[in-house]
Amino acid sequence: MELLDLKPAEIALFLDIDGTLLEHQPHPEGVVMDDELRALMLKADKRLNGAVALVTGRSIAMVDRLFGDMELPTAGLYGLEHRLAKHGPVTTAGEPEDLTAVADQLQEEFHTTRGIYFERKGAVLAIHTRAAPHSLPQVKASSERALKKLGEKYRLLAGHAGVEFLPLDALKSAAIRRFMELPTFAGRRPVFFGDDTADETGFEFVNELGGVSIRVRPEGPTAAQHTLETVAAARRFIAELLAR
Ligand SMILES: O=P(O)(O)OC[C@H]1O[C@H](O[C@H]2O[C@H](CO)[C@@H](O)[C@H](O)[C@H]2O)[C@H](O)[C@@H](O)[C@@H]1O
Repeated sequence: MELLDLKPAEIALFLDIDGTLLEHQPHPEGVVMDDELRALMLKADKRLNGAVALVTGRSIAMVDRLFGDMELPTAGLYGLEHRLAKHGPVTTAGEPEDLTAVADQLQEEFHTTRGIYFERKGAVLAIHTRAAPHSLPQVKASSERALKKLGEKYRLLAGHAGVEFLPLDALKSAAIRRFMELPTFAGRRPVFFGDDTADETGFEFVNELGGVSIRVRPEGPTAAQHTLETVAAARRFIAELLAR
């Protein structure tokens, strides 16, 4: 694979978290860091001279609960939140009033349905049904109705394990672009590992920049140039890249 021709000094590495670095769990808070991943992230930071960033739908507060004191450069909430430098300040994106109203209403509607989890993470709302798959069609239908109350400002990202309400400017492509303009990342080739629909704009953007895009366990068409079947394979690949 072309990726193996790149040396660490040439790479800017962008990493999705859930489904890419960590296996999915029934509940978002059930995901835990392990020694292998911790060592891999520290090595990436060192070998790439800081040109590694997490690009995730999670809030940065949640990322920091997972990754502890690493505090790597991170784009949270699909780029609405960011920490541009390791241990640097975090810009957050709070929950606007109209989204609060929609979240309250949907939470009320589903409060007796077991297994549905509302992740209110600020400017993005996730409703998880991984532990209640039978509820997904109803959650989708109600969310589509609720979306109309938010006017044109939001879109609904529907997956096989829930839905997310996203402001239109919440895009992984924009998040990666912001990092690529910084001296630590600029001039390197972006390499982006992701695993789901929300990562597709990121793949398209790194492709435009002549970078390398890798999707883990694709379930349909993808703009990614390469695919890998498992989280373990993604970790191995990153490790190989850093070992050169
Ligand atoms: O961009 P990512 O880093 O992939 O984050 C996407 C979402 O990941 C989390 O939810 C997903 O993972 C959970 C843990 O495995 C799983 O329970 C859930 O069904 C998945 O949707 C996270 O909770 C979300 O906030 C992220 O947007």
